[in-house]
Amino acid sequence: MVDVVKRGLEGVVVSESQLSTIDGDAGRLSYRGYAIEDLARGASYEEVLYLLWYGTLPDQTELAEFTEAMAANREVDDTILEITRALAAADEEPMAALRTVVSALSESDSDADMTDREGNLRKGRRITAKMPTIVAAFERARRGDQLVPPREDLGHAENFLYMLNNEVPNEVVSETFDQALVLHADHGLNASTFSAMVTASTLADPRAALTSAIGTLSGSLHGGANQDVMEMLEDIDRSGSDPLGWIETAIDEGRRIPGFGHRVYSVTDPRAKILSERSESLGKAAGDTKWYEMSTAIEQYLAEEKGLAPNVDFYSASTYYQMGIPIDMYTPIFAISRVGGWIAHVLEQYDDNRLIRPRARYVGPKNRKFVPLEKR
Ligand SMILES: CC(=O)SCCNC(=O)CCNC(=O)[C@H](O)C(C)(C)COP(=O)(O)OP(=O)(O)OC[C@H]1O[C@@H](n2cnc3c(N)ncnc32)[C@H](O)[C@@H]1OP(=O)(O)O
Ligand SMILES: O=C([O-])CC(=O)C(=O)O
Repeated sequence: MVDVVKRGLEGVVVSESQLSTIDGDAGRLSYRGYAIEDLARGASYEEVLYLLWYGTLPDQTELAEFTEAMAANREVDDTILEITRALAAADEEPMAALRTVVSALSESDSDADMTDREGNLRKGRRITAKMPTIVAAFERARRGDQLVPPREDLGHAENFLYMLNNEVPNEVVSETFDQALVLHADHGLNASTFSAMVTASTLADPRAALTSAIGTLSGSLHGGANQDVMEMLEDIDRSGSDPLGWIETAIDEGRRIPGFGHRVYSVTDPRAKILSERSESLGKAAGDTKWYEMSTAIEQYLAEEKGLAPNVDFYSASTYYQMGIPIDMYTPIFAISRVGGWIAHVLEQYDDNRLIRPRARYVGPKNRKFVPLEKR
């Protein structure tokens, strides 16, 4: 019998999940049955975390308790700050720094029993609360600015921007950022989530699973694409060339356009539609819609000429840029949102675990005669 190879595991169903559903042909996404558009419009990131981790939307008391517990866990200890500073001083890549620091969190974290769901949820909550602190501290340290400790009275999104800029953001900026966190929180068995599941399936600790996931998210075919998108837009702008001519040349040279194409969506990613509106309104508010206009022109061209549609990374780029966020922070920001989904999937994996272990079809040489070293 010939083994059929499913390259990239396309279309392979490896587990059941109650977390998110994607209809790639209709361009629809929902978390636990709630449409992403409704969640983006009406729910905070904390509500979405609660939904993903506990299965229902919280009532007001549940949300208040949950938010308080998250906020109380934002601080990181001095050892973690020292590691973060050292990585910033060594000019480490932001995603590599985040991966290293999250891995180092195990030093100071308890709840060692992995079969304990409640313990794992507490651990997940602590890591999710601390990741924005780490990302903001890294950025400030490399700029040579004093670190800004977290504030417990601010929401998750608002507090991150406060720690990054030492200034409480205005309502529009903090709502836009919160919405971006909601939009990135989960997305089926994307590559980083799957790598977290593979790690968890060996019964490794959740932190090990998250470290795998951060590494996987960093690549340019996955979360790393949001940084690539903005670098491309800047490059086009700097070159003074016609954006469509630039794109045409890139396609003719066989290059991939970051922020376009998707394994599951054949149409526009619903998250890109929402972020495109955010990008447009930030541009209008600032009286400069250059980035939005360049983006929509590219979107239209690639749809007409190549049948390619934008994914979530395309419009998050100009949205973050107009919020003044440094370009290489975009993928760490993706991580501080997606950690919620990673944890939810890791918990599902532990709840019904079986080691994930596919096979490869062997196509190398067979039955070779061994020749001892002295005769080779
Ligand atoms: C959060 C996220 O992870 S969203 C994805 C972020 N990544 C990117 O934006 C990077 C750019 N996009 C891509 O490289 C791809 O679309 C991926 C990696 C997202 C999906 O890859 P796959 O599902 O393996 O699709 P595959 O690579 O087979 O592409 C199918 C066809 O579309 C073309 N294509 C897909 N995406 C692009 C793109 N961005 N630019 C140009 N052509 C593209 C491919 O060349 C291929 O054409 P071919 O069959 O003539 O060779
Ligand atoms: O689902 C995927 O393959 C990639 C993606 O859009 C995400 O992780 O948000």
